Amino acid sequence: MSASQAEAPVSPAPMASGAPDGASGEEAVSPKPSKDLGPLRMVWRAAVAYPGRLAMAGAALIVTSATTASVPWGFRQVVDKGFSRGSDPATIDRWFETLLAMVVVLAIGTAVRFFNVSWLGERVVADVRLAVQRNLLRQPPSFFEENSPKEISSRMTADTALIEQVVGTTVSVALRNAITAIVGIAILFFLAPKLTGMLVIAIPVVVGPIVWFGRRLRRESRSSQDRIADIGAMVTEVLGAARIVQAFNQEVRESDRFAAAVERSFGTALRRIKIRSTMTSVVTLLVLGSLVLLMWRGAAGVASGEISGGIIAQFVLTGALVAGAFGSLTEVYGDLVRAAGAASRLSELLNERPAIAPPAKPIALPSPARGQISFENVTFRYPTRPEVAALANFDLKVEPGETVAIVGPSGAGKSTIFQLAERFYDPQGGAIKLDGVPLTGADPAEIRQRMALVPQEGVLFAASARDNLRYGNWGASDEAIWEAARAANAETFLRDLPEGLDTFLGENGARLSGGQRQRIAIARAVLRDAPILLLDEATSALDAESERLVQDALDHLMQGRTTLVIAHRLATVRQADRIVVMEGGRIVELGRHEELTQAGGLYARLASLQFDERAFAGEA
Ligand SMILES: Nc1ncnc2c1ncn2[C@@H]1O[C@H](COP(=O)(O)OP(=O)(O)OP(=O)(O)O)[C@@H](O)[C@H]1O
Repeated sequence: MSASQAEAPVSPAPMASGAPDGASGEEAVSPKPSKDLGPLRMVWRAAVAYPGRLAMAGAALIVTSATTASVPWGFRQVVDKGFSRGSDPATIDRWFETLLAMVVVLAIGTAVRFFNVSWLGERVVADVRLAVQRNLLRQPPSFFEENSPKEISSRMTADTALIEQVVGTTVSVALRNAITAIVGIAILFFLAPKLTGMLVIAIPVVVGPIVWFGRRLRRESRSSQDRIADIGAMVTEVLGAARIVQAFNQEVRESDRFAAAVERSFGTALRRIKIRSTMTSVVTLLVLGSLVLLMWRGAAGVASGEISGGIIAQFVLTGALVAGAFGSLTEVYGDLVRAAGAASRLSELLNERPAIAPPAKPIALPSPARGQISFENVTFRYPTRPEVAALANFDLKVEPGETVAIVGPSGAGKSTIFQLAERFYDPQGGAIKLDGVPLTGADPAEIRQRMALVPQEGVLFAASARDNLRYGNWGASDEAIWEAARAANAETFLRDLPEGLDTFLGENGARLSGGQRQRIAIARAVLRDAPILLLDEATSALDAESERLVQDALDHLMQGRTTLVIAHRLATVRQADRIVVMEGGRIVELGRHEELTQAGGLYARLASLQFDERAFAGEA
């Protein structure tokens, strides 16, 4: 074993260090080891779905291990028969040809093994990611309140990378080395029992320190990567808030804070470098030193005619292989334990059953849709806040085509109505019915098909304008898209985009203004063409022109649809057929704008605060 080989098990191979410790970056959810290897069953199940690949990988593994173990034997033959004085040239040729053939088999076998094993590793990870994401998309919003998308994302990258490492590397390395070690030791005993005795003592002496150094080095690399992640996080935070930093004259303090982080990172790197330098020297000394000692001892045997030079060559090479195999095997368990931890966390995501699922026999909603929605004595508490009733004995029947505005102070339960209407949660009491069918009896997909949601902030995807517009209706033609854009007052700015509908809108539509994003959201709802509209008016102030365009677009959208609108604008409440005034999850007032204003209750107070005061004063 050469010094560089000896270092190999600890040198940060891309998967070994990059994935779990490095790639996860700042919010590294450090995969905690699981002592139980049981969760790896899931990985095995994913791998056996590809029996052909497994068989190819297994066959190549056996062939390469066997060839590796016999290469030293080939060398022995070459040394003994190929280099002897007066050897027959035909014999020389034969042995060198045999050795070459072994090299060719090893080269091809290694490529086949590497390809198939790595293929399996990547495929298993791809399948696990697909299955996890598919299951996650079935989960109601409550799931994402308890499991932050940031953490899930780290599981999908860091944890899957650990699994990829196990399938694509660890298992193959383990099997290969186990075969090499067993076959190698048997050969060694057969060759020279006395020397093997010495070797068996030498292996732990050589491998032990290498493993020990390797572990320390890996620990240090990990903390080094954590320190680098700290630097990254600090750069993002401080530069992201550069204006605030400068406005509060905090440049010097931020520089100092950054300098401290950089020095911490340097300090950690220094520790790692020191360990690595010591390790290189110790490993060289131990590995090459023990080889010299073995050969020295062997030389005596050759001199006395006990053994041949070829046997010494075979012995030294096989010994190096066996020692290397033991070194690698000590790493395997740690990798398996870490991957088992990762697999168990991924299994949780994979096996999570959605709290809201379609019933076994969903009741079909009447067709054509009428667009009536009723809340009957609904009481609802969020699972994470069972002490507060977000809705209490809430009763409201919205007739087809009616526009009902919902107003109330913050926390009154307005958004909760939308959440329940879309069946993201089920109420604990009462019933919600769509065209007379209880939501719990229908398929959630069918319910949502009949609703179009326009949220406060237009949520856009990092995709083209076209895909953002037809998000709820992928079959829409460009003509229909333009028509919707026109209805949503979005046509002009869409036409001005450099590549029209093909223009990429950037992360969450970063290339558009707030009002433009809202109008895209409205156009999306127009294309969705659902009988019920759930509209959460934006609270963020738009300039007068933008406001008018958005309002206009909404008026268009509401025509002929049942509309539930969380209202923040005077124009909306004035036009509403009814206004529901909520407080503490209950309806406290119900009526039209004029009636409620005159009543002088909560609505009148809210309205004077919430809506444009001058306009309101003029009205009242
Ligand atoms: N996901 C949630 N988990 C737990 N409690 C929640 C959740 N969402 C809302 N709540 C609580 O339920 C109550 C009603 O909230 P809701 O969001 O419906 O109010 P809102 O009238 O829409 O308020 P705002 O105008 O501020 O958006 C509040 O007490 C709120 O704190």
